[in-house]
Parts: sequence; structure tokens; C-alpha cells
Amino acid sequence: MSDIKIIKEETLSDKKYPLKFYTFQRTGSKGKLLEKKNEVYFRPDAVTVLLVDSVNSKFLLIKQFRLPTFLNGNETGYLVEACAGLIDEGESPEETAYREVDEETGYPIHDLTKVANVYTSAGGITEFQHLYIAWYNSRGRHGEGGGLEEEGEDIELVEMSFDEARRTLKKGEFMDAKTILLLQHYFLNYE
Ligand SMILES: Nc1nc2c(ncn2[C@@H]2O[C@H](COP(=O)(O)OP(=O)(O)O[C@H]3O[C@H](CO)[C@@H](O)[C@H](O)[C@@H]3O)[C@@H](O)[C@H]2O)c(=O)[nH]1
Ligand SMILES: [Mg+2]
Repeated sequence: MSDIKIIKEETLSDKKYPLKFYTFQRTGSKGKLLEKKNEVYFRPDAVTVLLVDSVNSKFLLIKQFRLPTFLNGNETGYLVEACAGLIDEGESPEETAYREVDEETGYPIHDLTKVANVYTSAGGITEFQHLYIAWYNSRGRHGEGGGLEEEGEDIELVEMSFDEARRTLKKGEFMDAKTILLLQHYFLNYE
């Protein structure tokens, strides 16, 4: 680890989150000095929470437009995902989980449970995801949800039965990695 030497660091863009271009050296597994180049996009770490109503056998998912997917083959640009958001400065992942669930869905949750920490695209993006499941009551009272208007969020709530989620998984129709991981985790460990 300690023999990694950054030879050059160039900032390619710094509009929202920095995109940098590195030239670095490190000793490889065969003891040889290697020089490499790597573009790195510094997106903040994030939290994802799969909301489960085990009494009524339902998940609460969200649907929203995702430009990068539209630019890469997703015809409508819409993606069905578990509730997720970026960690604000000074926030713990648990605090982000409660805030994002409230902003995006408006439902109270309980028993927030850690599932895993994952790098989502290790070759080029710094982002580290904190994955959780939590329980909600689909028949309970809830706030508005829908995301923050001032951030341009436009979020539709999608309630999906366990059966439909299983079928959609089997057909390979979910397209968001963290959502697939959490649904599979739930079916493997709780059903
Ligand atoms: N201006 C600007 N706004 C951005 C940019 N990138 C994101 N935003 C905005 O910043 C807000 C972030 O909303 P969050 O709910 O905190 O995050 P998220 O977009 O849901 O992110 C989660 O899901 C993504 C898609 O799967 C993940 O990529 C991400 O890691 C995270 O898990 C959204 O309004 C989004 O449009 C950008 O480059 N420029
Ligand atoms: Mg979000």
C-alpha cells in the first residue's frame, strides 16, 4: 500500500464533484515497478435502504429519471430503485438513511439493518455505498415523499408485492445494481 506514488494529478472538471486524471506508480504483485494512468470521479459516498413491509409482503421502491442510463441505452431513462441518497457533510450513514427515506418516501421506518458496504464502480468512481434494509407499514400514515423540489427531484413511489419483485428479478428486468443486491439479500435471508 505505502509504496504508491502519485506522479501527477490533473483536475479535468470540478463543476459538481471533481473528476481527476492521475499518473501513479506502484510495485506490482511480482515486485516490478508499474506506472499507470487512471481517471477518477470523486462522487460522495451514499446510502441505500430497501423498505420492506413483511406483514403485507410488499417492498416500497422509487421510480425516477436517470440521465446517465438514458445516455447509455435505457430508452425511457426511468429506473426503479430502492430509496437512496448521497451522504451530506458531517452526517453518519444512519442519519442519511433516515433523512433520505423521509424525503423520498415520507414513510417512517424501524429496525434499520446494515447489509453490506460496496464500491459501486471501483475502476473509476470513489463512491462507497452503505446498504441497509428497514421495515415500514404500507397501511400506516406517512408524509408526502417525492424528493426535494429545490434539488430538482421528481420521484414516484412504486409499491411492489414480493411475488412481482421475484418475477421481475427472475426476468432480469431490474437495472439498478444496489437494488438487485438488496432484493436478493432479502429473499435469501428473510423469506
Ligand atoms: N447539479 C447537479 N446535480 C446533481 C449532479 N449529480 C447529482 N445531482 C443531484 O443531486 C441530488 C442527489 O440526490 P440523492 O437522493 O442524494 O442521491 P441519488 O441521486 O438518489 O443517488 C443515489 O442513487 C444513484 C443512482 O443509483 C447512485 O448513483 C448514487 O450513488 C446514490 O446511491 C439529485 O437531485 C441529483 O439530481 C450533478 O452532477 N450536478
Ligand atoms: Mg435519491
